[in-house]
Amino acid sequence: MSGQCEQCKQPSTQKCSKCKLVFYCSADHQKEHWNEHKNNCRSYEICSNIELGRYLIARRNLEKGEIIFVDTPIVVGPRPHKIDRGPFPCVGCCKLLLDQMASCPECGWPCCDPECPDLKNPQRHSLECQVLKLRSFKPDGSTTSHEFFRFDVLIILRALFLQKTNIKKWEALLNLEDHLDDRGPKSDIFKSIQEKVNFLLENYIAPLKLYEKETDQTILPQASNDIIHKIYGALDVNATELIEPADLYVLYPIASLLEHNCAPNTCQTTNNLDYKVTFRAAVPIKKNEHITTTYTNILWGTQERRKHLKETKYFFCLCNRCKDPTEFNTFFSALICLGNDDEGCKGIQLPQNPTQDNPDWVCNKCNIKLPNGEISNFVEHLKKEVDKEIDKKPKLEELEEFLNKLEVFLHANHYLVYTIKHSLVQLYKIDGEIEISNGFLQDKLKMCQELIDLTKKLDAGNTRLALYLAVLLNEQFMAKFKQLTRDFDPENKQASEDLIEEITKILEENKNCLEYEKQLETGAKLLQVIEFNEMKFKQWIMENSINL
Ligand SMILES: C[S@@+](CC[C@H](N)C(=O)[O-])C[C@H]1O[C@@H](n2cnc3c(N)ncnc32)[C@H](O)[C@@H]1O
Repeated sequence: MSGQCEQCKQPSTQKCSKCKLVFYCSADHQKEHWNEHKNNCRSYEICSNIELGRYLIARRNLEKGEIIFVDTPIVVGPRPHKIDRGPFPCVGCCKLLLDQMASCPECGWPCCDPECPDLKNPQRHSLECQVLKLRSFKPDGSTTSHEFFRFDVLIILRALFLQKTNIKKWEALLNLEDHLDDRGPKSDIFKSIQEKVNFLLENYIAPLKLYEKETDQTILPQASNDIIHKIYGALDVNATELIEPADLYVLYPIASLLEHNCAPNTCQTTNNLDYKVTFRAAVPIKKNEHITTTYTNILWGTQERRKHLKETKYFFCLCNRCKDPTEFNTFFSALICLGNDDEGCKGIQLPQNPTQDNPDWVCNKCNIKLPNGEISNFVEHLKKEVDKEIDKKPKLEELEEFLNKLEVFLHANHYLVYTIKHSLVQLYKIDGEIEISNGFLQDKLKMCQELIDLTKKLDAGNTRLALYLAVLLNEQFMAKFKQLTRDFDPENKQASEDLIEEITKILEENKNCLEYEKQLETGAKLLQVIEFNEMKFKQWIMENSINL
């Protein structure tokens, strides 16, 4: 491929290595042209239309794994709807205070250490600290500390301070979608947000206004009821929720423009120190294709995902997965038809048109129709039963019995069944004291394969289910390794060649699967287990003098 150098217009074959869209004849001409090119040096374009608002598309073909952009937070803080019980986070670095708790020397709020560097960091605690100090009311015996230390105020104060510290970020924040029209006084969310706004206004903004008057200065020009509602709206619609290293909301300028899809084509990794986020193509993305992320849980069925998106992000999803009653042939929401007589029909019941409000559910065998409300209530009831069962930490036989009951009503791939099977497959232990039967081993292998296939269909780009898949691949590895050691004949090593190759591939696939997840604690721990298993496998290979 060749083109014209952007600087001198001479023929050239070298491209800008970052955006890969423009040509330069030399490094010098690239440098000279940088000032002009820098604002356009990206592989995505921001577009907008009436249905989606703003969204991103690819300006060229993107390869799987390619970085699309790295985004720097506008604001970071504790999740405003989360902390009303349990351990406090540190007011500086936000890490959970599980073992020891100190107090910020200035405002007295909980922190990990009076020397925590984030206490003095203006993007974290140091500015809000001056406002927290102004609150006249101090906790007494009748006030629980969670009522006093309302961590939900922090991210709002941090956002408000942007108008003084970083006007570009403040403008970016005000420019975000806030859905205030949907969050007005008649909406479900309004009451709880208004309570938070009132609390902030009475306890922190009012003393600040008094202080501003006394000292004849303006610290926060904009801090009204309306602006705080706007900030809550922008956070709820756009913020990324992190659970590691703490429960945080992080708001990003570019990532906030990504459109939702229930089968997204990007994955993201976040740096735990500065919270910069990197978005990569999870699958090859063609030029002009929409670049998408997901705002909901892809392990939920269509009705649940769409309800969640409508209630929290104010739109009805019309992605390909939502439009397909079978959800990419997974039957992830399908029920088993009980029919009208004692025999039961055992057909498959699916929503006729899943993106319609309250679709009818139709059986593919007897054509019986059931209203959506009836199905939703029933599935909701089963979900509660599943949650209860999982909380009980059941034994293998108990969980098997529960699964059998569940499968009378739900398709073998239903998302509630998936949850149970994912736990069950890990309970099928093969290294216990009692030697397992071949039948048991085959059952485990079958369940592993079914769950792996299902997981890959739901998340082809491994964007959200990497940990789920890695657990399954590890279980599959253990079962296949057991099969290998059991069937191995030292006199006929060749007979085991295929299985050895298969196991080697599973190990490789599993390590690749955790490529990005290993940066987080859970992923890192799982990788350690996989590497330990790999070591045992290689040891066995050596002991049996097998050439790989
Ligand atoms: C995080 S923002 C995305 C950027 C937003 N479109 C904008 O212009 O600022 C989320 C909002 O974008 C819209 N949106 C995102 N994905 C959508 C989709 N798949 N279908 C319809 N609307 C969508 C909804 O209004 C949603 O609340």
